[in-house]
Amino acid sequence: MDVKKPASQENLNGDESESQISHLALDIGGSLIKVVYFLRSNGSGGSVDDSGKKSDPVLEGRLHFAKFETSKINDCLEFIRSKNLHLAGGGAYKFADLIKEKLGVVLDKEDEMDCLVTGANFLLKAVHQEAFTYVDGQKEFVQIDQNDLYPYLLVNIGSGVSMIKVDGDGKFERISGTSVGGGTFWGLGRLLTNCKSFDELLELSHQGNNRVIDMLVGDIYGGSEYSKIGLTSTNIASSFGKAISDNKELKDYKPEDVARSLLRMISNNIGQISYLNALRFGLKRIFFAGFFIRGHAYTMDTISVAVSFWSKGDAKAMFLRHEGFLGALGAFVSYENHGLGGLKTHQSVQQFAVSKTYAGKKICCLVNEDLNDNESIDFGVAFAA
Ligand SMILES: Nc1ncnc2c1ncn2[C@@H]1O[C@H](COP(=O)(O)OP(=O)(O)O)[C@@H](O)[C@H]1O
Ligand SMILES: CC(C)(COP(=O)(O)O)[C@@H](O)C(=O)NCCC(=O)O
Repeated sequence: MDVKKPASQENLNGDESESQISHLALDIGGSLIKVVYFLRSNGSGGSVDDSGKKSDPVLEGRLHFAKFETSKINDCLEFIRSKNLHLAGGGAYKFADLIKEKLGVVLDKEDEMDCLVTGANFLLKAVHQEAFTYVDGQKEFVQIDQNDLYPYLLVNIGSGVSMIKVDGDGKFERISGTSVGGGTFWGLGRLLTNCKSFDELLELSHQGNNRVIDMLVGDIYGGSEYSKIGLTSTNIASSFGKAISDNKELKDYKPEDVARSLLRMISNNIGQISYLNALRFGLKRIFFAGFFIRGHAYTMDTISVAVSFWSKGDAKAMFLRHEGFLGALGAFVSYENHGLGGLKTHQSVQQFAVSKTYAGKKICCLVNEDLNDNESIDFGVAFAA
């Protein structure tokens, strides 16, 4: 099982007897299965206001997140069964038969693109400090003005890449995509470096030097830049280009250098295509999501530099803290039958740090600033039941 134990799971273990499982959503992707589930806190579900009048019931609790490799779906199902999550509901489709056989539940299907957009809008509107830029190694949170969010470009880098122009809640168009995405990095990287896990490949790329394999502008022009066309000597002229002339075999290159070149090539390419699509539709904001990013500094840096380079500094890449869970969250939020209608503010949720209106409903989030590796989202939600 690839999933790291999220902090929220630690809570779960500790509080299980005090919590009740209310809702579950799954996003079964080409590479990873994402699981979002909501645990009600003990005693939530009804309340009495100051005047002693019974107010609308409120579900208070915590959203928990976990992910598993899709190839290890049985681990995921075992996790769901062990936590009794299957008694709660659904929101994904693939492997429906297997899930029915193993857990005895029938899933409801939600559209993937719908869910991605719903998840992104939810995070951008309801969660404090969700989006950030990454420039020169510095993460800077972006204040999102809910009244000035649209239009934006959502680039979801999963196994493949989808580029979606978002114009509002439920208003979007998938304007482009590329098959050169996270699956390409992991698949090619595995073949070229013999890494056994994605994290190992990412870690390798961290230590490598892409200049050993990439052909730089300076390599072509005797160390000089080509300023007339805007290229410095250190710009990559051709990814992996040095490998054609080095007379070397794969084994002669360090796996870390190969991993670095690969990560750079793919991130750069996605950054470039994204900006060109944003330009095509006059979109000023580009949000990058998907588990390819993994909050990895070098990946974010490369995408940021690509966007900045191609836009001549006009546009900035933005990243989402909860990058890989958009689809699952969207399924969770949009699932019609789970009774999230009429979210209201409630005295007992005044402890929550952020209280926002999402889709006309009040939602209160307590964001744990101490996110560990983006493996879990740890915030409390108050729903009117
Ligand atoms: N533990 C992991 N195992 C496999 N791939 C991972 C892992 N962590 C991050 N990734 C990257 O994330 C990509 C999948 O991202 P994700 O947003 O979950 O898309 P999908 O819905 O296609 O599974 C993989 O192709 C890989 O590049
Ligand atoms: C088919 C997909 C939407 C599936 O989503 P994923 O599981 O990769 O997150 C995605 O892989 C994609 O957009 N691929 C690029 C296809 C293309 O536009 O060429």
